[in-house]
Amino acid sequence: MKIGVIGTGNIAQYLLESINAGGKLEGEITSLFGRNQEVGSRLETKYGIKFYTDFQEFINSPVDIVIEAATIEVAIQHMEDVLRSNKDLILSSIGVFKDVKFFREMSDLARVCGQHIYLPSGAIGGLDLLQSANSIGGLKEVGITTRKSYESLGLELKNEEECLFDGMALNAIEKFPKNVNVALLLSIAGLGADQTKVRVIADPLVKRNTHTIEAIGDFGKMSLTIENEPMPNNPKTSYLAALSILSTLRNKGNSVIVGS
Ligand SMILES: NC(=O)C1=CN([C@@H]2O[C@H](COP(=O)(O)OP(=O)(O)OC[C@H]3O[C@@H](n4cnc5c(N)ncnc54)[C@H](OP(=O)(O)O)[C@@H]3O)[C@@H](O)[C@H]2O)C=CC1
Ligand SMILES: O=C([O-])CC(=O)C(=O)O
Repeated sequence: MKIGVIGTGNIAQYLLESINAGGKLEGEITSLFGRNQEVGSRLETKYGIKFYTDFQEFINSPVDIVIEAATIEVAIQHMEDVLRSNKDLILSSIGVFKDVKFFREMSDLARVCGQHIYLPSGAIGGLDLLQSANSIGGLKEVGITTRKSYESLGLELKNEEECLFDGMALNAIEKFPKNVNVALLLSIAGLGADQTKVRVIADPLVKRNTHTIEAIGDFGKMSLTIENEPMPNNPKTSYLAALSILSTLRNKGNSVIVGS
C-alpha cells in the first residue's frame, strides 16, 4: 500500500517515523503534501519520500490512499480532489463535517467514485456504542467534557480551572477547531452537531488531554473517560489520535470487523 499524507506537522511526522522508519505497517508513505518547503525537504531526505507543494502533482502521484493530517480548511479544500482521483481518504480534521450538507455531498461523492472516507476514532472511544445505541433511534443524550491544560489550549496559565465553552458541538468546533474534532466524531456517530453537548475546560492540574463522554438512551447509560498522553511536539493533539490512524490503516480491508 502506497500512502500519501497531507500535512507536515505532528501527526504526519509521527506516521512517517512509525511507518517508514519503524516498519509498523505493510505499507509505505511515498508522497507528502504541505506548504513548508524547509520542513518538506528535511522529511524528504530523512524518510525517502517525495514532497509536493502543488496539490495536483501530489494527488497524481501513485498513492492508493490519502491521510489528511492538516487543518479543517485544508480538508475542505482538497477532499473532493482526493475522492475524484479515486483514492480512499483517512480524515483527522473531522470538524470539516460540521456542515451536514458538505458531509452528505462528500459521502455521495465517495459512493459514486467507489471510495471510502475513514473517520478514525481519534483521541476518544465509544463510537461503536453510540452507533449501536442509535441503530433504531433510541439514543437520547450525548455529551463530552474536554479538559486540557492551558498550554494544550494555547492559553496563558492560570491557577484555577476555567470553563471556556458550554454549548453544542456545532459552535464548539468554530471556537476550538484544533481541540474538539472529537466532538464532531461523537456528533456523526450519534445525534448530530446541533444536539451533542460540549464543555471545554482549561485545567491547570491536568497533564493529559482528558475527554469524558456521557450518553443516555434506551440502551442504558455510558460514561467513559479517556486520559490521553499529549504528543510531545503538539500538546493539543493526543497520542491516541495518531495511533488511531495506524489502526485504521491496519484494519482496512480486513475480513473480520471488530465492533459495530
Ligand atoms: N480526530 C481527532 O481525534 C483529532 C484530530 N486532530 C486534528 O488533526 C489535524 C492534524 O493534527 P496535528 O498533526 O497535531 O497538527 P499540526 O498543527 O502539528 O500540523 C498541521 C499541519 O497542517 C499544515 N497546514 C496548515 N495549513 C496548511 C495549508 N493551507 N496548506 C498545507 N498545509 C497546511 C501545517 O503546516 P505549517 O507547519 O506550514 O503550518 C502542519 O504541517 C488537526 O486538524 C487537528 O486538529 C488532532 C487531534 C485529535
Ligand atoms: O487530541 C485530542 O485530545 C483532541 C483534539 O485535539 C481534537 O479533537 O481536535
